[in-house]
Amino acid sequence: MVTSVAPRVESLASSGIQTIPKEYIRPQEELTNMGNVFEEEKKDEGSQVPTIDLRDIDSEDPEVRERCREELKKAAMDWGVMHLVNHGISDDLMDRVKKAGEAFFNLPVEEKEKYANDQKTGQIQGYGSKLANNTSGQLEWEDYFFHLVYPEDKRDMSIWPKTPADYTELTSVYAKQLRGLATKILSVLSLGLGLEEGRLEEEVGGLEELLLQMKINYYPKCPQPELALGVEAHTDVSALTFILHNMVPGLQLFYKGKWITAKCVPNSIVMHIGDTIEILSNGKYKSILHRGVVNKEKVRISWAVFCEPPKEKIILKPLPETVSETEAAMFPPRTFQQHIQHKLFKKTQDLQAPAK
Ligand SMILES: O=C(O)CCC(=O)C(=O)O
Ligand SMILES: [Fe+2]
Repeated sequence: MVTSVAPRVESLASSGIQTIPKEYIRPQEELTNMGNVFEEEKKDEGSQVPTIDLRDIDSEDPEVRERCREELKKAAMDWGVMHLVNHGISDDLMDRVKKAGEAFFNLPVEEKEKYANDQKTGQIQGYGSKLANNTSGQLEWEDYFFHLVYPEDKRDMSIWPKTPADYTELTSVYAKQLRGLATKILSVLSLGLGLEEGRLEEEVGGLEELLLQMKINYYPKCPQPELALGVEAHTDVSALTFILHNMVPGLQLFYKGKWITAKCVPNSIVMHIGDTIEILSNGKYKSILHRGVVNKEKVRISWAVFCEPPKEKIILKPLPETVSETEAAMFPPRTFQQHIQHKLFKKTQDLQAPAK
């Protein structure tokens, strides 16, 4: 028998409630610049988020190639997030990956429960919803499906959705293509720091050990979107994160002291620089604070793929080449676990003494 390990937001949303349970109501200080996300998306400021055209990333013309790479590097240094276009992954494949994920989420909740994860026993892969943690007791307005998608020999196929039938094949092909894109991006970021082309890739585990983990975020319609968050404000701990979405706005970025709603750019992949690259580059590349907001009218779905180094092996610290007499190390050496603890600690402190 399968028992639910957490309340499913989808079930809550479809029960017809007009007000959301208190666990989903975020503290006031988290609810700045919320507004209606469809109105927010129309604002001009969203167009400041860089769109990087990768068509010329390997151009034979050195000047054209350098221009393209320079733009990517600048966006990574200034924003740490961007819309990638002409990234080499076909529109058709992206559409089919999204259709397959949607088909899974369109299954009845009871069907999806067969894939439920069990956070208490450490089975983190599968269908899930956030469990309240002790510090805040806060919940997020989303359900998700989380699983390791690359390298292939590290996957646990027993947890992969069997419905729809093409889910496995499409998601595998997509993951493999993203892996190639990650190498390309990492090489440009390495060169941008004056390092050897393969250096960052090697630091984050190379072909054997860099893990690609997919999290499909499913944000049901919310009767009180101005009080809830789909995903609370955070930076990704990954090296890089690649995100697809169903063209419903909801991603907000904290840039220069203000929340900006990202526009939906057709056929693009949103890419975040994560904490890992921020730290290795001694803060030259940025890991931007972001969150997911929800709305009353449309279900939002996003497919985030986190490219992560093997957490138990890596010590996060700036590469020696990025530190000099004039540029001190901005981050002390930390294990991944210590880094996550430090983030939690900082967050608790910030909540106790909110920034003015
Ligand atoms: O839904 C989104 O666009 C962002 C999701 C996100 O930030 C995450 O899963 O880490
Ligand atoms: Fe994120």
